[in-house]
Amino acid sequence: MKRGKKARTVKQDDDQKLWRRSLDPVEVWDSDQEWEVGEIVDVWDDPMDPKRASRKYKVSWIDWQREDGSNTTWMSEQECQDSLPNILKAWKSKYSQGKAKLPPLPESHQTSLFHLDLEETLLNIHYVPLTTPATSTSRKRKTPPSRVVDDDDDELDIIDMAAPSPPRAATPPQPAVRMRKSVRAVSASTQSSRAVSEELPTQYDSPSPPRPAHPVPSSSGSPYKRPRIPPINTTPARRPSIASTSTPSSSRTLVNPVSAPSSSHQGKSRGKGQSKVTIMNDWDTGEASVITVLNEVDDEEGPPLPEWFKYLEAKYLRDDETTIDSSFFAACDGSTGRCTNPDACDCQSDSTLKNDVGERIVAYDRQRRYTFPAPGGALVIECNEACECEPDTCVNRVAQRPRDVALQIFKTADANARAAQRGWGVRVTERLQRGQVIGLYTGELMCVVLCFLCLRGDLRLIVVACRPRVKAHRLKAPQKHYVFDIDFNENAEQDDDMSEKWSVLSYNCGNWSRFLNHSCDPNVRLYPVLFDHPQIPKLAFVAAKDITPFDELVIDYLDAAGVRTAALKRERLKRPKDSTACLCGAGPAKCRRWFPG
Ligand SMILES: C[S@@+](CC[C@H](N)C(=O)[O-])C[C@H]1O[C@@H](n2cnc3c(N)ncnc32)[C@H](O)[C@@H]1O
Repeated sequence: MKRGKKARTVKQDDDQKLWRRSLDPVEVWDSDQEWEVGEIVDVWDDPMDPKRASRKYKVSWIDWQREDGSNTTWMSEQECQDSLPNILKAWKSKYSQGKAKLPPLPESHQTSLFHLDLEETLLNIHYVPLTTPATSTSRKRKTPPSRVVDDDDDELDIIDMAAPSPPRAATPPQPAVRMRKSVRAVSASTQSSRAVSEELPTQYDSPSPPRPAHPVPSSSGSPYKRPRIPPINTTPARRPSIASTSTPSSSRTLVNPVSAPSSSHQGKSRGKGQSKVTIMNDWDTGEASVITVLNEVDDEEGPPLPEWFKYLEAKYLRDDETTIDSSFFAACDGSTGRCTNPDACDCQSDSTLKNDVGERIVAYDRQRRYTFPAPGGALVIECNEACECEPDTCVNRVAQRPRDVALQIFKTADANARAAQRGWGVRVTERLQRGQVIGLYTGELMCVVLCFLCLRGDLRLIVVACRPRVKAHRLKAPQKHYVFDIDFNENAEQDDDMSEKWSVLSYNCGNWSRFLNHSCDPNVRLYPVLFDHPQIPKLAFVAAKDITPFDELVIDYLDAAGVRTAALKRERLKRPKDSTACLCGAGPAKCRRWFPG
């Protein structure tokens, strides 16, 4: 077996990081105008700064507010000393001397590292940057009633919005604001997303970075005035409330270019010609084919996704590995035609794929169709970056190619009203042949060693925690509905050491495949395939039969749960406690009436 020739370092793709700091929004102020200070409503200390030298105070303003109704900014201790010494003194005597306690954190915001229950919330840790002032922002007091803007106006003012927000009367000059695009989903608000945006800190709610003291405000009018150069607000990472969802943002709407024949839909319909197909522009599919969204059933604009959802076309989110040395890959020398012969292609030397008569075979035919070499879903080992074969022509590189099947995410509706509970699903808009590889399952890899700094008071602890499959299996709804195991060992679920196995969670990040529904009579199968990592396989979806346009793509969730053989499925016929009633409509002869999860 030949190894990769040169040691190669693959840097972790920045895109894999779920959280990325956005550009700071900038507020521009009329330097001559002054506003009256209300009170100090909050305080924030940098957990990395035990001496509290960088303490910030959140100050409310009486006659000024932003378009989103918020009226607070953050000021440094020095700025408060200079500008509002009495208010600062009063605040300190009230809170710092233990005479009063800051209001308790709302439960939904207790996500700072100080509150983490490792067992239950390990999943969330890497979303929580150490310096996020989660505790302080969540203590934000409710905007006084006079500040609450009415429902129609309650949109953040975001450059790039399709429709400009309506003009407002009787507000001071509004700061010109640049905000990152991702907030659009919140601003294009439904009632629920609005509720979230009120409760959560806005981008302005974050403390400003250390900066020189500002001039003392003028003494005219109220004793406390806004400093002439206002603080520059920065945007710390924040993780929105778990319950919040957003409809697709930054997408392009077309009128009905690829909708299914209307006869295929029953139930509440928008009527012929009114359905809108939306191209998911903000899902970075790279070179892969387009993904559209269509709802011909009701008024839901798009599939519900967590507000922070990150689209990953073909990669796992895994924080543990920054480098993969290609010397770990078995590589072939690419001599012409050798990859078609598993005995000649070094990559495939460990492959166990065999045909019906026991001959070793390549996983794909010359049309790049999967040959279903093993009913148990044996591991496919494709050629990789360290190989010398020609990527465009090698027959053993299929799952790693950009997805060339256009997909549509659509709201399901079946004859049976209950079946509509299946929510959103995925379908093709073109014909697929049996064996055609559709794409890969992506999401967060759930077997990683996390290394993070935990702060308790002045103590800094390095905590190393494993987030094995066993944790994935303990997830509660709604996350638990988006966990797939990627075993390729038929009996893997019987092994004791679950930490060695991988699960992938596609709730927080993932791709179109998170919308694949279950059927006991699936038209899509999964197989594990290695190509970009020496040990951790991807799961590839493949057409298990010929599929006609607008057929829903459905998989058997028991396949995904690592139960592939008929024997094991029979064993599992007894419905487990934590299963879900199946509405696949496959008919009594085929439907098991439940699926895992
Ligand atoms: C991975 S998600 C699939 C996408 C989901 N339909 C959505 O709208 O987000 C799995 C969930 O879809 C629903 N689902 C999928 N297949 C189903 C079926 N055959 N019967 C009932 N519910 C199903 C269940 O709520 C399940 O927990």
